[in-house]
Amino acid sequence: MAWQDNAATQPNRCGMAWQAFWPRQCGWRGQKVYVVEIFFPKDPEGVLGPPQGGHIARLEFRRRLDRDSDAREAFQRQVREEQERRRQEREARVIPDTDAGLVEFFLDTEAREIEVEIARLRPRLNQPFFDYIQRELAQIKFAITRTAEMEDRLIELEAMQKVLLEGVEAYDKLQNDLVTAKERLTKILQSSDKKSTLLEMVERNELNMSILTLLDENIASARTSNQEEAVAFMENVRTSILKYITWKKMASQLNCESVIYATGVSSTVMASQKRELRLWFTVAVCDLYECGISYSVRCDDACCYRSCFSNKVCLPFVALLVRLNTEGGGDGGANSCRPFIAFVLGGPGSGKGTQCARIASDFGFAHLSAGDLLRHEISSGSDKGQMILDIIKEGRIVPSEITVELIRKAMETTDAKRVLIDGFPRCEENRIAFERITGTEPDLVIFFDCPEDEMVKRLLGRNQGRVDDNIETIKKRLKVFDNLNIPVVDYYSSRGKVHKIDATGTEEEIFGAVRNLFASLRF
Ligand SMILES: Nc1ncnc2c1ncn2[C@@H]1O[C@H](COP(=O)(O)OP(=O)(O)O)[C@@H](O)[C@H]1O
Ligand SMILES: Nc1ccn([C@H]2C[C@H](O)[C@@H](COP(=O)(O)OP(=O)(O)O)O2)c(=O)n1
Repeated sequence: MAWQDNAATQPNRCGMAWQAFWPRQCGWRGQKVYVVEIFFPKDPEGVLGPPQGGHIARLEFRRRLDRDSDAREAFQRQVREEQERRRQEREARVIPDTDAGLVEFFLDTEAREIEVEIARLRPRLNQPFFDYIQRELAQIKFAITRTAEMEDRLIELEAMQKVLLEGVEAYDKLQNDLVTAKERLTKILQSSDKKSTLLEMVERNELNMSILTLLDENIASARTSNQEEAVAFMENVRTSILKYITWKKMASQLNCESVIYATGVSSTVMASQKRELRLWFTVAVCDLYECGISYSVRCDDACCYRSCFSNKVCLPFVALLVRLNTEGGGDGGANSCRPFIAFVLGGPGSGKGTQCARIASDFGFAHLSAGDLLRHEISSGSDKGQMILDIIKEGRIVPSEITVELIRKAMETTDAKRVLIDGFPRCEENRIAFERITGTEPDLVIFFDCPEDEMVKRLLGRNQGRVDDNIETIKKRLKVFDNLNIPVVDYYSSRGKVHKIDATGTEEEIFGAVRNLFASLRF
């Protein structure tokens, strides 16, 4: 059959597409070559005869190989030997000095070796070399008479030129990708603040599969040399990158304009980078690629999804994203211009006010202290002032309506895009009242964790003339904190919003941790 004969004399078409143009393999030199597309047409009349055998035998052979580990090992040995043989052959080849010699060298190169040789001889495959080929081609094309030999040479040279040009382009692109990926990966791995570096790269759209592939190779090599710590560190980086890439893919599939990036396994709130999505969400346990993610989503109709993210139950979330994106839905504008809200919690004297002042100055937050607002109300001589003073003196909590109203007004009068609400909510009642009155939730909750004796020491040394900084009231405040404030922390923890910060140590040390957290946020 004609097509089968042709097939038998064609170059091997496996591998890169351009190999289809490769005119000859080793030993083909001088043969006439026909580049023919091979199709496998339907053959209803059986013109082509019965199918050729061999499939069953090959399958059986494969099965036997699977069963027989000795045979498998022998096979692998053979493969290794073949690779070694090819390597030696390659090394034994003399690389010519001239362009003319190089042309012959490539014409004699087997198709399966061509990629390796292009990589090896890339510096020689320059413009003068391609000019040289072009000149030879021109000479043949414009010759007054053309012999059969010249015709063959023309086909050979044209095919080789095409292969080399495409091969060089592919190689350069690969090299470029690799160099860039290597530089980016080095930057990530050497960064002292890994999260910020990753986020910067997210912004510049620099995280891609090439980095991931390179990282995988590094992890494998560290694993082989038993560098457990390096493996764990790189695995961690890998998870973050993969998470981002997955989000990005998901966002692009949903035709989202922006990528929503959740950073850190321990749940950081990420407002969507483009506010028009009008979506804020937190990711509590984020392990997207295994589809085990807890999340909460808040939007216009105050719907609050909380679910274990599996392939089955992620649909409402996806649907919500689509709706927000395609219908321009969301919160109808009510929340689209609301500031980023961080609640700052911690026992009395844990250092909330001190750290808030620094966050405000370094990260451009408005600092609203619930205690200060209440004290201001007392000093304003308002109707409620005396009542508030009495409550504070006893270390109790002021009724939520009063405190939330003061906070709401203060929020209204600030045009800051980020707000710290310090010392609030002190109890579940505070929290619920805030949500009800403002119709919103914090994006982030910071909890300063400090031992009692340290808090007492700090409060007694605060020396601001506060009516509640005496040992009697302090004891009561600590009790109230334990009974009423910890449940609020637990509530937000379960929603993946809490960032606990160890509040022992110097002010500077604590702010180091705070700075890291805020630097990793996108507001
Ligand atoms: N890390 C720290 N180490 C020692 N003292 C501190 C530290 N942070 C704050 N302080 C001091 O402790 C007292 C209570 O701090 P403050 O920020 O007012 O606490 P709170 O947030 O509970 O109101 C203040 O006098 C403050 O100067
Ligand atoms: N949400 C709040 C915040 C403070 N208060 C009252 C009760 C607190 O003991 C005082 C002082 O609070 P402030 O936050 O300034 O002081 P501490 O953090 O407890 O040191 O104000 C309240 O009733 N409700």
